[in-house]
Amino acid sequence: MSAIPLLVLYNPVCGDSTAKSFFDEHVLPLIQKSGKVVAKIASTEHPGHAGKVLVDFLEEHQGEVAVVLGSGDGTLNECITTSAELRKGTPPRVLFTLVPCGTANALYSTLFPPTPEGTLDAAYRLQSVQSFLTGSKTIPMTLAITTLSSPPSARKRPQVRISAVVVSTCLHASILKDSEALRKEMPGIERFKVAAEQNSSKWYNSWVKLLPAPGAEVVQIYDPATKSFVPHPESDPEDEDIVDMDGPFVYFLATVNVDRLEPAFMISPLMSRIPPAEAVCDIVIVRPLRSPTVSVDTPETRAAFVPILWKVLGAAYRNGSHVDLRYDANGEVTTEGDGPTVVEYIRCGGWEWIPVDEDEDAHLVCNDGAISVIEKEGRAVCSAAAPQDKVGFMVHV
Ligand SMILES: Nc1ncnc2c1ncn2[C@@H]1O[C@H](COP(=O)(O)OP(=O)(O)OP(=O)(O)O)[C@@H](O)[C@H]1O
Repeated sequence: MSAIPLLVLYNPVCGDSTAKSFFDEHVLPLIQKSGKVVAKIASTEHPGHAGKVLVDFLEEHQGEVAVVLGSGDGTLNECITTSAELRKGTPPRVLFTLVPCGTANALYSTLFPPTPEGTLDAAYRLQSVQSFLTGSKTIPMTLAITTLSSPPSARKRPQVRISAVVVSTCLHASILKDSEALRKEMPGIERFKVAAEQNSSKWYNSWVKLLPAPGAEVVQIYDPATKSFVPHPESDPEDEDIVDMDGPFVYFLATVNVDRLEPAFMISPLMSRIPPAEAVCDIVIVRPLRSPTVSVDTPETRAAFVPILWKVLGAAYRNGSHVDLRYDANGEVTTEGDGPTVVEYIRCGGWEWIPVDEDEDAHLVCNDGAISVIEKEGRAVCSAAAPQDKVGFMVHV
């Protein structure tokens, strides 16, 4: 069998801009020592370039290709999106080896949870490369396909966005939008915290539909009492299996493939604790009106809810423990008792987000860090796409 054509590609400006030196000092010497032949080495020159390099490489070498990619999740997304879009007729099969060089590296840090030596340690960062060189396992990636539709009267084609990590609205989308503006002065993950503070008292108005995954037949919700997924009480496989939800929301974030968005920010921990048997989105939802002491949306109730939101996000940083938080009768957050859960943790096959027209902030959608705006009277529809046998995107683990 002939070797799979190998592309080595890195983004020199992602994260702390050390991808080139890490490749020169560690990745390329390891590959050379292994005897693997590199067909092409490329450094990205501008946003969007990674996808173009990969598509050209796919055109040159028909069939399966291998890519050693030094980047964060954004450049990985560009590779997937551009090659999936440009090769619609014949979807490619790409075997990725990931070298975490970005700011957050959500997919890498899920596949290779951080070690006590830290995420900057060379051995930690070379695990996917080692798997590639020794011919170890690959796993398929689930993709979240989001369709952004205009109102029917606009007669415009929907826009499609592909995600391999996260699709979000509400706080996370607002944070990503604002944190981009802070990238220059704060290259590290602290810019996400600053942007979070700027947006912490916003509530978002939207209607939501949750759709079951085909195998599960119902929308599932996490039950902290049994530490398992149970059928959502409003999802009936015999009758109406779609769950309708209304707002206001403060948090609405769906992930595929990952249990965290940064090495320590484990926002969807059940993705790894209770691995799904099929392509699913895990959705983390916070709706303030679930609190027994919040019944109206006013500037005062919004301000009073900020500490609760911080408790949820703080608990996500502590091993994803936010999924077990409940309200007591006084609206205090606790891990005891049987009060309503603060977070609704959903597992499903897809969802719709239909923002209320007047609520501009509810129109933002984030796909793996890229922000889109839903048109007035439009909606976002997202579904988890199952990896197929002979095509699709795989990762060496
Ligand atoms: N040569 C370049 N100059 C400027 N921008 C680039 C260049 N090459 C790639 N980019 C852009 O850099 C952006 C950031 O890359 P990426 O998302 O991989 O890293 P990150 O944001 O640091 O990490 P993460 O996504 O894990 O938080 C991408 O949006 C990509 O389009």
